[in-house]
Amino acid sequence: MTEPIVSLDDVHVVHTARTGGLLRRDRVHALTDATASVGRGEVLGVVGESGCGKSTLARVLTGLQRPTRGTVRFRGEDLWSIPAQRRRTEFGSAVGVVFQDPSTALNPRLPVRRILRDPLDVHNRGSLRQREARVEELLGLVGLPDHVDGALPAQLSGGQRQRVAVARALALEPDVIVADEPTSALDVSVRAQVLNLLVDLRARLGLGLVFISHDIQTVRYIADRIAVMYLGRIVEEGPSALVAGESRHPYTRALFSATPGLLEETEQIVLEGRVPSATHPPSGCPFRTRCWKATDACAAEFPRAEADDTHIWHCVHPEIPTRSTA
Ligand SMILES: Nc1ncnc2c1ncn2[C@@H]1O[C@H](COP(=O)(O)OP(=O)(O)OP(=O)(O)O)[C@@H](O)[C@H]1O
Repeated sequence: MTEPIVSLDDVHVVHTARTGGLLRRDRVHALTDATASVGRGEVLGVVGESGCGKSTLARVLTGLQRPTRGTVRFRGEDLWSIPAQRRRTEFGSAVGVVFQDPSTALNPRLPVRRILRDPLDVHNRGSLRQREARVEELLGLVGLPDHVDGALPAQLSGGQRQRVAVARALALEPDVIVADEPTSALDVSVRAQVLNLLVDLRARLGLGLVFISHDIQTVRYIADRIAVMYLGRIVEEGPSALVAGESRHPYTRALFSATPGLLEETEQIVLEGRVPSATHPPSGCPFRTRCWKATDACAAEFPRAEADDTHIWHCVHPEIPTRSTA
């Protein structure tokens, strides 16, 4: 494993939300006890159903969300103890972000050239001429022709807009990019192109990548390690081949059971019901209310971590791996 660029130690994010009436405020447990890390050249995939805390994890990893509790480390230093100016310059250039929808993430009034120059201007990188040369270089890196530099985002296709968003994330030569559902707002026909671009950039630039997606197949294809989230918790994490092919948490097994050719038993596990509310999460294991293996023991406390060398899971009744074809 490489030296982590960003890591989370037992991070919690609790929101206060008005859920019923003007005066009633509830605590929403968006992220609980999250521990994860990413270094250069590594791809960490994050999967889980809607509302499981994937975007919150992305916001914490990119410094957009300060945790309620726990520590975010940037090259080993406590991110939120670093003076704001240094945090903006050093962390801000080391970690880039790509959001789901490029139509809302890019300023609609600025031409591509200004969108790409903006981070260089803000961070005072080089002379104007050098910044303009960098814009050209960035367009080349993401496979866009030079002449799009004068276009407004609305004049580009969805795939081109997302390439601009990737180029902007690359502007300051980051070590890591956090991509939150970077292909799900795109036409199916261009998803693979944007995905291949990210894979290619990772290989060419040695980037670390946090790739968040609902698309289990894609995550399995792209990630070295996978973190599986359920109701704000990372319930299993480890090398992709083990998490996908020798899942230990029943939730992980259910998610990957829909992936053809992965498990010996091809029977798909259909999860009943929905993810419970993050305002009132179940006691103990949050998955127990939908788990076919749940017993009273699961309600007592969140299961301790079980692990082998590189693979970690939280379950009282883990799956026994049979055979992996991953
Ligand atoms: N600002 C906020 N205020 C209150 N609750 C929030 C806020 N942001 C997120 N939440 C809640 O935190 C939980 C986790 O949300 P998050 O967006 O991180 O999940 P997600 O896995 O990314 O979902 P999706 O796949 O739908 O984007 C959800 O219950 C969500 O409603």
